[in-house]
Amino acid sequence: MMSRRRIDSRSCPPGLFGEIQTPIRTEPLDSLYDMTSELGRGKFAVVKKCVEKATGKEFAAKFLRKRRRGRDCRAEIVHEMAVLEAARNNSRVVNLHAAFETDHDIVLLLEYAAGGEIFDHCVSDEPLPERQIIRLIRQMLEGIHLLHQSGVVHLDLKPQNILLTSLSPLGDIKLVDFGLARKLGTAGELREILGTPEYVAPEILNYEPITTATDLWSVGVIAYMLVAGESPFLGEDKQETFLNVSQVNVDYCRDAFSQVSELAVDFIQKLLVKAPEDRPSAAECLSHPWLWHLGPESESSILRPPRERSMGKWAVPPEDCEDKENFLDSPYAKRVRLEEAVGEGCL
Ligand SMILES: Nc1ncnc2c1ncn2[C@@H]1O[C@H](COP(=O)(O)OP(=O)(O)OP(=O)(O)O)[C@@H](O)[C@H]1O
Repeated sequence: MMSRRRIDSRSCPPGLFGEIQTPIRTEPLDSLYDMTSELGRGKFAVVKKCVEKATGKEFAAKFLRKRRRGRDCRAEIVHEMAVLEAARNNSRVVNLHAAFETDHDIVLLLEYAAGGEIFDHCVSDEPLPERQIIRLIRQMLEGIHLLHQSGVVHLDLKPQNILLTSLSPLGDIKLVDFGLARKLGTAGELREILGTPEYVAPEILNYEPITTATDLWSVGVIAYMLVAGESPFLGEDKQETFLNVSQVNVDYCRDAFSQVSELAVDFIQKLLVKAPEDRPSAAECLSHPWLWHLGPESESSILRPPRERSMGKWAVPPEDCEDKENFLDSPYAKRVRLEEAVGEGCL
């Protein structure tokens, strides 16, 4: 038996996708999959590794609670599924294999990323070699560029949501967790964009419109963490962290920066700027000289390397210049309700 697949547009908040193709199946999950270890958990979800009995294939089963704080959150879950479906051809995004419904949860059967989170490489005593950092950042940007081109902003990019297909050898990245993702150009008020304080962009703190540039801020934070092994804005408490973000208080003098090309600092500095409109797009980032100065490694790229590259100049492919127009152009509020987020203890 399959459940209703179209969510009534009145129950679908603005900015969310309301239609999915993947059937939500109701047969017992454990008749088809063996659950093994827990891979991770968030506020309203648990992710478990599982094996499909029929094929022996491994998957990650994400159990999303249908009711949260007494509210039916089915529309949000359907939205997360729809974003994954929209990104089906984006090989940097985890694939949605199937979906099931239990009494309390909707369970997404996702492609299993066996290499864990890149977070582990951000806090490790042994930082990744620069060549690997560059390869991972390029892949992240490729994935984000394709998402933005398809009209989606992720809005929750952090090292915990960037997974690896394998650990040794270090595999390719897979973007996960599209719970906060939104479509671009949506009318209406975005009330529930939350984030993790250390990764949140200044425009979110300032109630300014959300754009594709918000994801590029996160790329800057992640690049900093991969190079420096520390979070750039993390303070003693939430307030200090927010202050560091809003003042863009970043220390580029850490020892780790002397171990990598000076181009790395240039790249990160171009992203960690307060005004979203002054940040480069994902396509523009992909032509930054830092990402190419050690050689193209084109076999790991799904996009063409930039046509023009030079060390002293940051070339921009002209066909991608319209990226910056991709604003969430709500005619009215489209502000992030930070008080709500803080009030609910989500930030
Ligand atoms: N496809 C996957 N393969 C392997 N591990 C996964 C996969 N999806 C998620 N995980 C693990 O589970 C964790 C939580 O997943 P996810 O971020 O999707 O859940 P969430 O509840 O939405 O999280 P949050 O509350 O932080 O937004 C991830 O950080 C990751 O460690």
